[in-house]
Amino acid sequence: MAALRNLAASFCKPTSLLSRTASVLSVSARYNIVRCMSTGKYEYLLVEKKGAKENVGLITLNRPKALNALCDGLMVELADVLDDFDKDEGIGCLVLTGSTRAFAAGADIKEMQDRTFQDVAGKNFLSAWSRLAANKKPVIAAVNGHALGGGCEIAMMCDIIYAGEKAKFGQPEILLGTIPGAGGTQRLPRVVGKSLAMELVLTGTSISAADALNAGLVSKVYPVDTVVDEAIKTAEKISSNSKMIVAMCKEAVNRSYENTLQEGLLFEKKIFYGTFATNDRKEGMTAFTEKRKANFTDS
Ligand SMILES: C=CC(=O)SCCNC(=O)CCNC(=O)[C@H](O)C(C)(C)COP(=O)(O)OP(=O)(O)OC[C@H]1O[C@@H](n2cnc3c(N)ncnc32)[C@H](O)[C@@H]1OP(=O)(O)O
Repeated sequence: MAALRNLAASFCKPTSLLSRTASVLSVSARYNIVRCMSTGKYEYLLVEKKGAKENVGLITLNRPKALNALCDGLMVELADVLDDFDKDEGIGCLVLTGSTRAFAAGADIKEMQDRTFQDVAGKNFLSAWSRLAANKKPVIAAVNGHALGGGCEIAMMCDIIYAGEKAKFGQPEILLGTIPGAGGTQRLPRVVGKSLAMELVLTGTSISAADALNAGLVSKVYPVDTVVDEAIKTAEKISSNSKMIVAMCKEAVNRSYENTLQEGLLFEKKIFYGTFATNDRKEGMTAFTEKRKANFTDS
């Protein structure tokens, strides 16, 4: 029982926060990124709390002149905000969005233009990018406009993708003489299948929101001006559940990408058993039998 309690508790802890922060700080130092951390203001992001209970963290990429190109400074800020929301016990789910014109037009080509192999490999370029995929709390991408290259990749790092009707998804790196570096050749085929992924990465063309829905890359398509609100509504639903159980459930689904079916089923069963070491599992089932709403305490 103690082991199960420890397992359950581990889903609530902001594990490896120190190592993530250290990695992000070292990236900041290497690329001379300066940001005034004490003001809480961001150069490339807008950060708000949304929902009737203010339990949804909304992160808006805000680099409009460059179509939200993902420069080092932006990615470091994003990692910082994710850390902050991770520690905020009032927040249960995040929404990541951009502008109507662009979710993000990819990694910053102008910033990368003069970098050498030694620069990118030696200084571990893209190290801050893995922070989003490792987030414990679920993240919904609300995508309008261009989601290209790294923009498509950070959307795929999120747990759910909602798209506006005019969204475009693609991996055009091949047109720049390079290849995707943050999941375009790895996550994309797992989601849309090898044939479509291969076509996208080898031709550099993009697909519409409707085609992305058809291929399974996005879960819903909405009119352009409602997609963020719809994502917030879903995030509120997720936030109303136990944060501990939500984290366990997210981890179980993510394991399905890494494991064989048998290993995944075993992992799922252990996590399911682990929920029985929590107060929230007891409360959820008790509330059902007492015909009332569950009052989860994230314990
Ligand atoms: C290795 C990983 C990667 O992610 S590589 C990057 C992959 N992404 C791309 O190749 C997309 C590059 N962008 C475009 O193809 C176009 O900008 C567009 C199709 C997304 C939009 O075209 P449109 O004609 O509507 O706008 P502009 O091209 O004039 O762009 C406006 C403004 O934004 C700058 N910009 C756009 N994308 C990037 C980027 N990825 N990195 C840096 N800057 C970008 C563009 O240069 C314009 O700025 P300006 O000051 O006017 O030059």
